[in-house]
Amino acid sequence: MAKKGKFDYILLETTGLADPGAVASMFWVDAELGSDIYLDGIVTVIDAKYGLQQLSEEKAEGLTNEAARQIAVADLTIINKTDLVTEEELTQTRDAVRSINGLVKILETQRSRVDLSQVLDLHSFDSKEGVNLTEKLQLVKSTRPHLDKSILTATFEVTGDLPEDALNVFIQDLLWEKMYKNKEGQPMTVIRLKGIVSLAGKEHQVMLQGVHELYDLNETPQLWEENPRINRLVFIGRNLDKDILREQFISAVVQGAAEN
Ligand SMILES: Nc1nc2c(ncn2[C@@H]2O[C@H](COP(=O)(O)OP(=O)(O)OP(=O)(O)O)[C@@H](O)[C@H]2O)c(=O)[nH]1
Repeated sequence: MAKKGKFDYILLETTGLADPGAVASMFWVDAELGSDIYLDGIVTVIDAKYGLQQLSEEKAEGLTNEAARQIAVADLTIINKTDLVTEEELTQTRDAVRSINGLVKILETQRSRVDLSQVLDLHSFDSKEGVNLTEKLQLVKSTRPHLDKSILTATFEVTGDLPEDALNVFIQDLLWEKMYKNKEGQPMTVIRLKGIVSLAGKEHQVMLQGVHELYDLNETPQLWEENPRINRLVFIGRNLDKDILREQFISAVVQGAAEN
């Protein structure tokens, strides 16, 4: 690593039971540090034959199914061994993946054969993704719990400018303090967070990224064209209630609390 330019790309394979979020956060460094290494994206491979079974395994109270967690944190999922299942089984697996992570790209393969361009240079964490992300976020829908009953995707749009300080406090209360609770009184736990937000006084769109308790706000090259500006946020995690989250966001962060 000391020798600059020696590696084109590093693929790190974790053990089957790892929480990739923890490993990924180690490589998620500030772009301004000019590090030779940056985090490109998180890929989760799902076994088409056994994936559903793994996702259905009940865990002890308070524990999250690790397969569901690995899907929640992923930017790309590859459903492999599609030759071993029927079209119907494949659809069930695809639906289960989508119900957990409404943002993730899904590839389907045999013998894990993929075009490398679909797996490398994902730019999932940098502001180069800014333009695409806006389009992607517009398409994401909130999901209903499926197999692992607790992990799902919650998304909302809210118009208005956000004071940066208030946004930081909201995110920290959510990610660090676990202050927001669902109707059952369980704390909302965010595994992955993405958004495009309008910070007060900024001409450019700002990208919000989060993995577990780490998050980052980065100005993208993209100027705001929409008027009024629309903040789009996607949260993937446990015990999320979209309506409560949206209400809390509006009252804590949105200037003048202009609702959509
Ligand atoms: N039929 C079929 N077999 C496959 C496919 N991909 C891999 N295999 C076979 O499945 C067997 C186990 O491979 P994998 O599940 O990839 O093994 P692994 O990644 O080491 O398993 P982990 O312990 O989960 O890391 C090997 O014999 C592979 O040749 C596929 O698409 N179709």
